[in-house]
Amino acid sequence: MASSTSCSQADGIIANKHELTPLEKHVMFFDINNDGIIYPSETYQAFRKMGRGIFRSMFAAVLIHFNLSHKTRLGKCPSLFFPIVVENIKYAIHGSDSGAYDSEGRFVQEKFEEIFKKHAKQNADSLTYNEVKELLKTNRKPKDYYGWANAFVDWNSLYDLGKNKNEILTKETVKAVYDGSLFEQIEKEHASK
Ligand code: HEM
Ligand SMILES: [Ca+2]
Repeated sequence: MASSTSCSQADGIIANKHELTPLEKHVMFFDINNDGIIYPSETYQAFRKMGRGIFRSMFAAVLIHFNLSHKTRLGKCPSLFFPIVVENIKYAIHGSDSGAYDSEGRFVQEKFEEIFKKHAKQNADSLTYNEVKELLKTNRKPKDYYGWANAFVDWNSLYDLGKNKNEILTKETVKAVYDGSLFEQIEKEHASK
């Protein structure tokens, strides 16, 4: 017997919800109207607020929603509106990552420290682009091509958005991506220009 909710459009709204996990905070910047569901138009707007161009923002929205929407819809039919359900974002965690989010989307301090212990060779508190590439290579699980591609996008986007004027990624910046505060900082910096 078909479940009456199997194709429902009524996705979870974050109401009466536990405190947001760091991974949920990471994505909430993109939920412009704060209703717990991120639509591609919201991701587009969020990228624009951070100063990205029209084409890049559209490309990012299409890529992210095409890739992640179905993973957060838990048994519901894929939706042509490509919504991402924030409270299910932990199901979008992929392999070949740093492990600094655990499977529930909580922040794992030791794994975060490991990134810098292993890869920050030039300076203990920052990463150069070559060190980011090294990190990606080291984190690769054999044949996990989906994970490799996703980790590549995560870290290259972070480097692109977060690098400072000396073209390096500071530990503070990387920390700030894990709770999403980096996106607000970048928005403010962009607005003040
Ligand atoms: C410019 C925007 C973004 C940047 C720079 C960024 C960057 C990152 C970084 C660096 C990680 C950590 C990966 C690791 O620990 O190896 C991450 C994880 C993640 N991000 Fe983003 N992200 C962005 C936007 C988004 C958006 C819009 C979504 C979805 C709505 C999203 C969903 C995720 C998920 C599900 C993870 C967990 C992946 C994992 O650790 O396996 N991100 N992101
Ligand atoms: Ca929304």
